[in-house]
Amino acid sequence: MTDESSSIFINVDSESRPVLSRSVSESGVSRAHNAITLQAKKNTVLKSHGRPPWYAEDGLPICDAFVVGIAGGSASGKTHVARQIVEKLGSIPTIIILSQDSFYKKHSPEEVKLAHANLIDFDHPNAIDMPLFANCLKDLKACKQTNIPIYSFAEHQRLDDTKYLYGAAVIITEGILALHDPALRALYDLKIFVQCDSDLMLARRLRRDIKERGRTVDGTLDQYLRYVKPSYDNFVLPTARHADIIVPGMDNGVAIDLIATHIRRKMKERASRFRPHMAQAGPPTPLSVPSTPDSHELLEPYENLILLPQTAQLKGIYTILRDKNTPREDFIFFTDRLATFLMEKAMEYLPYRSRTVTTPVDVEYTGKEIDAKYICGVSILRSGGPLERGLERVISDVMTGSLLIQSVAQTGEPLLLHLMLPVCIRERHRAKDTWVFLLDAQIGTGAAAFMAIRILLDHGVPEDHIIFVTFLVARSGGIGALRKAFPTVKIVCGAIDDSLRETWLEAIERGDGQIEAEARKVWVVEPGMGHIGDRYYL
Ligand SMILES: Nc1ncnc2c1ncn2[C@@H]1O[C@H](COP(=O)(O)OP(=O)(O)O)[C@@H](O)[C@H]1O
Ligand SMILES: Nc1ccn([C@@H]2O[C@H](COP(=O)(O)O)[C@@H](O)[C@H]2O)c(=O)n1
Repeated sequence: MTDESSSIFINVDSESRPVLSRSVSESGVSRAHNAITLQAKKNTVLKSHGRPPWYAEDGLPICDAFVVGIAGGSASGKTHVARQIVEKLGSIPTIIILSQDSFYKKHSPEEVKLAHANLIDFDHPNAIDMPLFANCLKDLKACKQTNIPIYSFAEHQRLDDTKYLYGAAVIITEGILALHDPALRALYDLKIFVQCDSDLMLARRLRRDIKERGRTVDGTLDQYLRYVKPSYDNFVLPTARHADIIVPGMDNGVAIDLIATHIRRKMKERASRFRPHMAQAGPPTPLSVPSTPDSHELLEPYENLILLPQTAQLKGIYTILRDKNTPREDFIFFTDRLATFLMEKAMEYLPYRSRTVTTPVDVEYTGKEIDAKYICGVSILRSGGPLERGLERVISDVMTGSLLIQSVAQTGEPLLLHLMLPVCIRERHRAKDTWVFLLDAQIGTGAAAFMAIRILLDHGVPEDHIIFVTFLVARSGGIGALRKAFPTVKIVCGAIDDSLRETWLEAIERGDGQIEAEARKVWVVEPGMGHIGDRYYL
């Protein structure tokens, strides 16, 4: 069972939608490309450039998200300023706009009736669930996931559904009272107040409330005079003194340029250089691979690296897979067989408890059953796909998700381009009881594995509940750094190869002469199996 509802990774606001372009290959297996396009409100198209590492080589996060708080009167132009900043920051990855409107309190049916009669003050600080607002923002800032409420202006009510957010490098919060609560203010790196002429705000609000929020002229004016204006004077305007910058409510292009430049500079200061850090971490301790078929487990010095028994049967499969002349049907057949072997082995590392059953001859038998509340698979696209199919063969109806992580052509830095996680990981209270099979074809530099493990930890999956399953590990690659950073993650593999070599991959040209993929540096495992995803999916 594939759970696709978590496909929102990059959010500009509640109506934005990341699009991961896919095409289906001959084998019917979908192929993900690395272009993510954001379609935001009003047909603005925003490009995401993926998220670079937000952690160091010890596996711990090194920087929080950069948080901007924008306050100002209703219809002063807060959302406009937030969106303009997003557009100006085009090359900054993963920007989330979080609106205070999402945090209006849940109402009783009585209160909803009063709201429809314009008898509820939605402009008073008590109307907002400030502690929930601050908690969600705190989690997002700390690179953790959060689930925010969804509010309906038409129904004057918080809806039952929530919206999952994760992975922000920059968070922009906006709301009339965004600078009111001290707990919120403490989370901002930059505080902005949008100052706008009252007549202009009223005119804009009238137009918007009638057009977008289903209100009447009389109702809007009544609400404005009774609640909006007094609250603006008493609670909103006084918060301008907390702002670092006052931005005009119109003709504010220059102010927005200055703000975008400031944020870009701050992001540069925070940028981690993950690969150079990994390189400086020193060579990993070489892995000793036992030669006898029986001594396959608990490899020294990394007791959580589990190698399949090196039997002649297994070596036979690897020989077929390593042969560049193996026809594709055979490659798929033997990859599937190997994936099943690996998944069966990986299943041994789930917790088990005793279970007594009665056999058909009425005798009691005490055996075992899996003792895990939730189990799921997360594959790193697209080479993890064959292992995902293996997982589905050993656990029927298993929840699965995926991550798209690619390297920057020039620097080789990994970039998180897309994330689609099962619900048992997205909800923190379930994540702590979830066991995850993390699936990728090989561990070379370890950069993708590193990022994937960090993402699971950010969501609250315990480190020792992660079982990484892979066909190949490069002895001299990132396995040493992975071992140091995440010592309790289990890694189940079928072969350990000798070396990792840096090489250039040629650009891929489409039939019409357009470049589909630029030339880039890659690391190749040797002897290896080549690019397993390409050979499997074509
Ligand atoms: N600088 C601006 N120039 C022109 N129109 C603007 C500007 N800022 C906001 N508006 C318009 O005013 C209306 C309200 O703006 P919005 O950003 O939604 O306000 P808020 O989020 O503060 O309630 C929108 O129709 C928007 O297009
Ligand atoms: N059910 C509700 C809740 C809030 N409002 C009004 O929304 C305004 C805040 O939104 P902005 O986008 O203008 O910042 C606030 O002034 C409330 O009066 C509402 O009308 N109905």
